[in-house]
Amino acid sequence: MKTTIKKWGINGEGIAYYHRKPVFIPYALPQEEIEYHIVKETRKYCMGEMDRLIVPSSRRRYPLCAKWQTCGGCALMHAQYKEQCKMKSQMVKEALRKYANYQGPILPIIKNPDPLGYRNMCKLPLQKVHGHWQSGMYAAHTHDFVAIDRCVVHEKEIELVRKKALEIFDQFHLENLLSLVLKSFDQKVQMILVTKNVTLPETCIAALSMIDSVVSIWQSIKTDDRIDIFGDTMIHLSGKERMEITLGPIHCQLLPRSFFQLNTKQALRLYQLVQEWTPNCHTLMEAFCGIGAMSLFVANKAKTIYGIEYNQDAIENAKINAQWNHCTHVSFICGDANEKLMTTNEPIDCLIVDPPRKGLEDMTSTILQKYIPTILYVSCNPSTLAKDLAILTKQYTIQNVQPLDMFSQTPLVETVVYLERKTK
Ligand SMILES: C[S@@+](CC[C@H](N)C(=O)[O-])C[C@H]1O[C@@H](n2cnc3c(N)ncnc32)[C@H](O)[C@@H]1O
Repeated sequence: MKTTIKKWGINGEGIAYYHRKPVFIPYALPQEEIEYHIVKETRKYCMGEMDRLIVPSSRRRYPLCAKWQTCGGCALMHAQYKEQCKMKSQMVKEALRKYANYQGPILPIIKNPDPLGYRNMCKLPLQKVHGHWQSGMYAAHTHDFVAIDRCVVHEKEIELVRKKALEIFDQFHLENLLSLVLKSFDQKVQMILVTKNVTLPETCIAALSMIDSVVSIWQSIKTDDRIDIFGDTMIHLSGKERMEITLGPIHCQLLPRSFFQLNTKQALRLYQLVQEWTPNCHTLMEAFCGIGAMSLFVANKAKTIYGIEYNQDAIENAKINAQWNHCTHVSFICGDANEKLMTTNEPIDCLIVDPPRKGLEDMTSTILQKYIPTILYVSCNPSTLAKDLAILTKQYTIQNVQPLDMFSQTPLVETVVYLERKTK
């Protein structure tokens, strides 16, 4: 069948219509004329597969990675960067209109200065292919390993260390390796080797620690089949225990299991924006604070700041980060964000939330009970953001919306929303 793609879908597919039903067609761009067939039909939508590109969009470009379709990590690799930003702005606009009935202004997206080579972390499954260790990905929705010998979105140091580490795994005939996690900050790399219950030879650890830029090596022993990348046992093998990051005026540390934003330059831009938008106030709470970087950025805006986070390693880092940055009025508490907000007796003047992709869930109703004058909502998922805003706007008005491109080549977008409580 022939069709013209009408618009973008949220996962980077093109959307056409078949008997008024949306058809999601991967790798097709808006305005393109294509030939396709339907692979799945439900009551509300269809999934299609492109057979032939008849008239390509002027915004299509040659994908910079040969494995982009099998890997699935970079679903926008075939679109020019300008078009990627347009797609992300539209996603935010449509989600806010559809779920939160918001049709007000949205600021122009903050572009990524480095749309390639920006990713400071990789978590890659390892497998032996023809007797040699390879890092790769599982093809979307399968357990089929796809070896990937080059990734254009990883920071340069990650790629160099990844290649060298694979050679060393072969050289020492290692077995029972599961995944390789690399984190790169300020050109220094931390390696976390996830393995079954094995002891790595000292000579191998020494060889890994000699790789240029490697400053820290850990082993994580994983014997369960939970979805988490790391197992329960974490062993520090060599070099620094914690990584250090300088973000503008802030100096922070993090342990392997602590969360940090995937794009260091854009994280700094995000924190600067949050700092600009945070009002001067008495008591501020940051829920989902990770290693506390955002709380430290807004330290001069409030007399007392509480950061809440349930990851114990991240809280340990956050407490030390407060000391490192001389912020005695900033405290960090380990626990569930909703529970801590619910049980606090102190009035909160400003709440910053930066939840995981699933959004705030039940925390929206706790927020509504607390009479908090201002909220800054930082989100990496426009759909859950908009659904949460639909609830919060019963008592709040949206003052500002700022999309930011943190994850170029992918359809993901970061958004910051500033909300003020309606006066009674
Ligand atoms: C998107 S990250 C934000 C981290 C931080 N704002 C930053 O910029 O680095 C979400 C954080 O929320 C934490 N988290 C997830 N669910 C939580 C919960 N129910 N209560 C407290 N923290 C939670 C995660 O461990 C993660 O550190």
